[in-house]
Amino acid sequence: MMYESPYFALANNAALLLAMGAIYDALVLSSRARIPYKSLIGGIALGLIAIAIMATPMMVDEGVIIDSRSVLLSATGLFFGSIPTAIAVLFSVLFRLYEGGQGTLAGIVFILTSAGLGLLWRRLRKQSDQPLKWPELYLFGLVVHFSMLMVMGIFLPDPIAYKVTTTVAYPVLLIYPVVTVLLCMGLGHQQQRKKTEKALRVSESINRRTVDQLQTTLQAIPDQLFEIDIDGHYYDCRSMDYQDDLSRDGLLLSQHIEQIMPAEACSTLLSALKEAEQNGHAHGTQITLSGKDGQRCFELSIARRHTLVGQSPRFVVLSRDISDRKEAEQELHIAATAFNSQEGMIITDTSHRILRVNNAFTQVTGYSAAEVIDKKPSILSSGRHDADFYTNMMEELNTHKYWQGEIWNKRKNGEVYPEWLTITAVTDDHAQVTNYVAAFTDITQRKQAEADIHTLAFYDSLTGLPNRRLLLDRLEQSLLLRKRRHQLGALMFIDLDNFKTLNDTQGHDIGDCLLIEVAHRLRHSVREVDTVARLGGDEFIIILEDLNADYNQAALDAEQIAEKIVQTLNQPYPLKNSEYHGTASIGLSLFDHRDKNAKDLLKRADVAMYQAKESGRNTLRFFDPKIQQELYLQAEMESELRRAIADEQLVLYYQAQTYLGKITGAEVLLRWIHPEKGLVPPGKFIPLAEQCGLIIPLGNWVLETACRQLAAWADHPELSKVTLSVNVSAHQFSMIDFVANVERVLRETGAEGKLLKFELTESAVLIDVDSTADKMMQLKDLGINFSIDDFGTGYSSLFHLKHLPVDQLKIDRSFVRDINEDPDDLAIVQAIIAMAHNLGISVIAEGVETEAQKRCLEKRQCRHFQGFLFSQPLPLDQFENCDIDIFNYETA
Ligand SMILES: Nc1nc2c(ncn2[C@@H]2O[C@@H]3COP(=O)(O)O[C@H]4[C@@H](O)[C@H](n5cnc6c(=O)[nH]c(N)nc65)O[C@@H]4COP(=O)(O)O[C@H]3[C@H]2O)c(=O)[nH]1
Repeated sequence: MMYESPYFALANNAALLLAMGAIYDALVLSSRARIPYKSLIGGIALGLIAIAIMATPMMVDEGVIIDSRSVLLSATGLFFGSIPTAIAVLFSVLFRLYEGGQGTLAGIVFILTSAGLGLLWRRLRKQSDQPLKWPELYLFGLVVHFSMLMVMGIFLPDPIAYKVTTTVAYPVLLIYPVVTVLLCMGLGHQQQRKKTEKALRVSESINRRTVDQLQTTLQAIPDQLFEIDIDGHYYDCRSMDYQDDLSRDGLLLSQHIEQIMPAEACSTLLSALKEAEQNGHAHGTQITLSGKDGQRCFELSIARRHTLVGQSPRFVVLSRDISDRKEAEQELHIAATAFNSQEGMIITDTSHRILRVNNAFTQVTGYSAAEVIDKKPSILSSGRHDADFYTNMMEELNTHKYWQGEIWNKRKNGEVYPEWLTITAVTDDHAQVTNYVAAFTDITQRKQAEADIHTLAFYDSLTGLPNRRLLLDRLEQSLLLRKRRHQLGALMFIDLDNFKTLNDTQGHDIGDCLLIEVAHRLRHSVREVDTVARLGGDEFIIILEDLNADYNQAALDAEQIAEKIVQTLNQPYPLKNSEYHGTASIGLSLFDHRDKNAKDLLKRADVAMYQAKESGRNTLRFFDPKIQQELYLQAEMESELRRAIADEQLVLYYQAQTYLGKITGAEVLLRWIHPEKGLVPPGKFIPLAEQCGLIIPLGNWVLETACRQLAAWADHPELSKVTLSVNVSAHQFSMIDFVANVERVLRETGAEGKLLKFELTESAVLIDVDSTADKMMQLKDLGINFSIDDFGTGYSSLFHLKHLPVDQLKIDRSFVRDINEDPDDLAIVQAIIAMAHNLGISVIAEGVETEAQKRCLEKRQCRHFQGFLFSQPLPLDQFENCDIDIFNYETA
């Protein structure tokens, strides 16, 4: 088409382009629907538009056409990218070739240049996020169309190029950059709108996904979810479990927490809400509620919600039931506490590799956890147990899943120690062993204590020899052994002579040194198989094992050994710078398979030892059965006598003492009425009581009974004047508290001291004359009189008697008995009577049985008598009723 005005022609073509652009926008760009192969379709559409505008060009010359394809293709390059542009370029080039003419080449180059500049511009501003504004677009339009004019100038023949330049240069430069701005603004606007829509769609999709995700997340959370305001009113709630009925039915809505929870939980929740109000959130608050399954504990996580102005603050409260967790924590805590107990602990896997140890393990073994983790417990092996021990342990573990026992292990420092070990296999739900837990206690101290106790219980602490207990045990063993082997054994009872004296004079330390040395010598005097024991004090026992089967030979062998021991013990003892010479008495008793009782055997050796002592010490004696029988009876009597005091089997007999044929007093004589043996005379039990110390309680009993009797007679018309003579043994008199005791008895019974007479033997008063005199003086102050009993049989010295407050001498009945036949006895009696008169004290003869004896004595000025001639010792009632008159001093 030929236009007279190029402005009009170009504007016309540009208008077509803009119209086509608007249509394109409506059809393609503005389509919300997702168009597949959009670039392809867009490129074809643009190519068609290019053809449309190229079909209505401005014809400048034959085959030379100007149209707005440059605007379209440059905008296509700028906005749509390479694929649509390439398609549009292809369409344009093909159409231009179809149109043909001398401007074809220029037209094609011009097409390519426009599209290329569009693509180049697009590429250059790719980094920029600034939107395309009209000045830039205008500049773009100018660049494109200057290029177009240059292409024309270059590729058209000169005259035509000149014609084109002069004809269309100004219109092109005036119109097409503006059209470029308009088209690009339109496309840019549309593209921007499309971008916005796309972004919106993306945003909507994200929102939808987010909401979906949130809902899924919420559904996955097993916790209760509440919306509560700051005052504690519920606004929303969702619960998977706790109080779900309430939540599900919406019953919580608009309720207050106080209607649902206990006061304490409410207060905790409200405090947490306040914290969340200040900080935006609050975590970790715990409350306890009573649920269907009892007490449950909940942990709250609170977040403040965005609220409208004027609306009270609201919070989303996530309440998690942590009861099980707490319980598990508690169990873990218990397990952890148990793990860190005083016992050493090792946890291993099934291949016995150590996984964990506790502090006690480190304390006991010296190994730190790092040193043993991944190692095997065999690191502790002491080497004291053989392979069988560990095999048995593993077998038991496999069978019973448990092993317990004592084991010797080795510490890091190499010290071997005993431990009490318990290994337990841990199994899973399928009864498969998953771990082994070993707990152990170091029992070194316990073992030591056991050993100490054993030593204390069975060994003498001073000498280290077996004590009585172990001795008896060994003796029992030896007796059992005799049954199998028919050899004899011998028991040796060794008692050191005069040990007490050494102990008392030199002190216990020296005594102990001697005992230790004796133990040492004894130990080295016999074989290993023989037992040397210490019974206590200075008594030692030796068991000689496996002597000859022949009794005589065995006795000979035992005697030889005993003699050797006597010699050994006779050797001097160097004790603390001085030399001590000691001897020992040894009792020997053989035993064989017929002997059964160890204690009896011991008794026999003891008896033999006493025989050795009796024989003058420093010697040995074999056991004599007769002596043992005596000792046995003695021991039996001793225990019976002890019972006699408690069982009130003792009574006093009264034997009259006379003067001029009348009773002045009586001697009280002790009798034991034995339940089986009947009346036992004092001669049978007094010496025994003296020996075993029973004489003290016996003497006290006699004194108290006599005093009570005196007090009972106090108001009697005749008996109130009778004196009572009480025998006081030397042992009793020597007691420190004797005087105080007499004083107490007089006070308690109310008896008069002047009616009491103590008969002391000569030996009793002469033990310690000064002390005796002192005691007698004190007793005299209480009114008590003294008679020296059995006078003449001892070694009384006149000198001593002169210094003692003695009131009477009693002539022993052995002198009275033969006074008429034996001139020596008569001479002694005469001397005693003379001595008494000389000292100014009275004299009494005991054992007067005949008138002849009485007359003989009377003739020698002795007028006080005691004896069967006057009266036998009588029980109380008989004495009280005897027909002898009481001597009345007042009328005498
Ligand atoms: N053949 C003969 N004997 C006569 C005659 N007159 C008295 N007798 C006995 O001579 C003993 C006198 O007692 P004694 O010399 O103190 O000798 C007492 C005394 O030493 C002791 N005794 C008795 N009672 C006690 C007591 O209560 N305490 C203490 N310590 N010793 C007592 O027992 C010894 C023996 O006492 P008894 O057996 O009661 O023997 C008594 C008595 O029964 C007589 O005419 N002819």
